[in-house]
Amino acid sequence: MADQSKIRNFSIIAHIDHGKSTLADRILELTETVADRDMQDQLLDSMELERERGITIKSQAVRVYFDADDGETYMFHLIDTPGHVDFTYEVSRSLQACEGALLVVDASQGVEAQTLANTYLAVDAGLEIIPCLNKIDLPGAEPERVGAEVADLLGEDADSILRISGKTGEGVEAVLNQLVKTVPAPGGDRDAPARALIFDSEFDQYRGVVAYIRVVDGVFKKGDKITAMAAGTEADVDELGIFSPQMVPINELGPGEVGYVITGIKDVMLLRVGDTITHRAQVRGQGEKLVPAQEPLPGYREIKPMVFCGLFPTDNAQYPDMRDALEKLSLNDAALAWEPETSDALGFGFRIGFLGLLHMDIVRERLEREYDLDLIATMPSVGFELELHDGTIQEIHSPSAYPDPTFIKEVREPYVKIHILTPTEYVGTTMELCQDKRGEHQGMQYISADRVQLTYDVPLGEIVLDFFDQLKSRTRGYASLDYEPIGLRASDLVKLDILLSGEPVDALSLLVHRTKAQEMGKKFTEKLKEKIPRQMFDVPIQAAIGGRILARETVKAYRKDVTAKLYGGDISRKRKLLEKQKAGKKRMKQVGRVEVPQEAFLAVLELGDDK
Ligand SMILES: Nc1nc2c(ncn2[C@@H]2O[C@H](COP(=O)(O)OP(=O)(O)OP(=O)(O)O)[C@@H](O)[C@H]2O)c(=O)[nH]1
Repeated sequence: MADQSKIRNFSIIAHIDHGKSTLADRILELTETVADRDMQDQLLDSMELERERGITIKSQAVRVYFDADDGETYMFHLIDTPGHVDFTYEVSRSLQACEGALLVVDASQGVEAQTLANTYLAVDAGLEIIPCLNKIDLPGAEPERVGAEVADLLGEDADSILRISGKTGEGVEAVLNQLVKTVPAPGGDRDAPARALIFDSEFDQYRGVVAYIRVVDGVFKKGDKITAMAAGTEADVDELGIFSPQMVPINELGPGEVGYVITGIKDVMLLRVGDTITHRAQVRGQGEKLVPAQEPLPGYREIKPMVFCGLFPTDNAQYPDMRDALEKLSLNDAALAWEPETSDALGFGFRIGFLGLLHMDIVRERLEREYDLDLIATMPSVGFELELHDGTIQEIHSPSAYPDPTFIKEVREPYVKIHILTPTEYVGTTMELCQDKRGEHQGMQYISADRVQLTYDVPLGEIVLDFFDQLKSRTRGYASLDYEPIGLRASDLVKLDILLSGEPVDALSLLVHRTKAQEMGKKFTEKLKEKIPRQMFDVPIQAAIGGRILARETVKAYRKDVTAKLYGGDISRKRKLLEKQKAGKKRMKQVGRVEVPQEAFLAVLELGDDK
């Protein structure tokens, strides 16, 4: 039986790349949770993609034991969280399972947008926050300046903020001792009806849903009959355990403990993240009477996809495989939404909803890599709401689903509140960018003498494409961005059609603001001209609204064989070139008579590059 007063549950929160995972590695080492020979960098980033990209996607929850300076041994549950804005929902979920948060701030960078956003989430969740300045081993570290920023943010004394290096391990032990002192032991009543929060879940091919739980009251044991209160699911506990960091079965989980439950249930919807599990009425062991809890724990808000794109197998025969792959991926990724989509140009595929562009990139890469699919992606777009003259409300996730405008009374698009942190010298150029993206200025606040937070309300559609890249290039990489949805607003949007050889290509159409249609049409046709290779005939590229042509470019027919410019004799070079051509063709799609490469479907993402 775990001594509740010796438990400490905490998350590590930080802006992306400020060093959460590296610090978690040091903690695992220091507490000898992982034998030296098994130690590898970013141990908790278990997905192959996470390691490769050096980012954390899924939360993790590890139990470690720490021998503190007070001579006692403490049981820590460390919950590593993702830092990217796409995965904010994972952070808020994990925080519900904790009493404390280690706030890691890169001492060479300072407070960034997600430092603020995650700090606010932790404050909202009522957590004790322990700030630390990381990467002090770097020559560029400025602990004085950054310490002052953090002190200002939290209303603390700058001198008391710990300075550490996740890389060398310096100061890490002090942080853990600090944690023991300031983070409260979990409350919760061992004798009350049992309640545990499902804060994450995973799908195991053989064992079904593995629910990550934080027990609040009571004790769960193997064999207990349980129920998930919101879903009404009934099940028996097949196995209980902890993460160490691999799964280790144990006999019971009591108040304050974090671990997993396996019930053999195969459907993630039946054991949903955010649900509360409790006992069904039963008698356990030597006559111990168990009763169900009356009130569930506070759950989470539903997450909604923000960005949509079409994914089509290059080879239509792969369609069933793709459906299969999506079903499997969804088991592990509750945020993924999808429905079948048919395109005249691309055939059968799926319209998929994501949390953001990074999420989209990751899903696409996983589909291709883990399921061996060859995909064509169409332009990302947001979801729109239409009110028609006959009073019906329609939600559309794809420009090609846009009806005849004469039926439409009002178009509404999602807006977000964005917070940008930038050095003062880039305020002008940042404001210009926000205005260019139809942003409405909401406020400006100094974080320190030379850093400012700007707040704007902006249509999500304007920022999902290339906003972040443009912001980074305008501020030489110094600005950071965070956003939160604030609902739908009416907008004057029109559908921009793209025609190749006179035929509209549904997969290339866009919804744009009327004032931007002309410029967008011009830039887009120019970009497509670069992307579409020469064919045997001239290919006119046109941008149009309704029947009105706004812009036109032409890809001229090619006259020469590509190999003609090589000397006649050099066969190997010629073969190489032909092979290269063939490889390039792989991701081509025949649209009417025209061969269109993958990049053309995403060309709109590059429109901001010329600025
Ligand atoms: N010099 C130095 N580099 C560090 C330190 N801590 C982390 N890094 C480096 O900073 C980069 C980011 O570290 P991560 O631990 O992956 O950052 P993270 O916050 O977990 O990033 P996400 O999981 O993507 O949110 C890596 O290249 C680390 O090697 C440190 O104390 N000193």
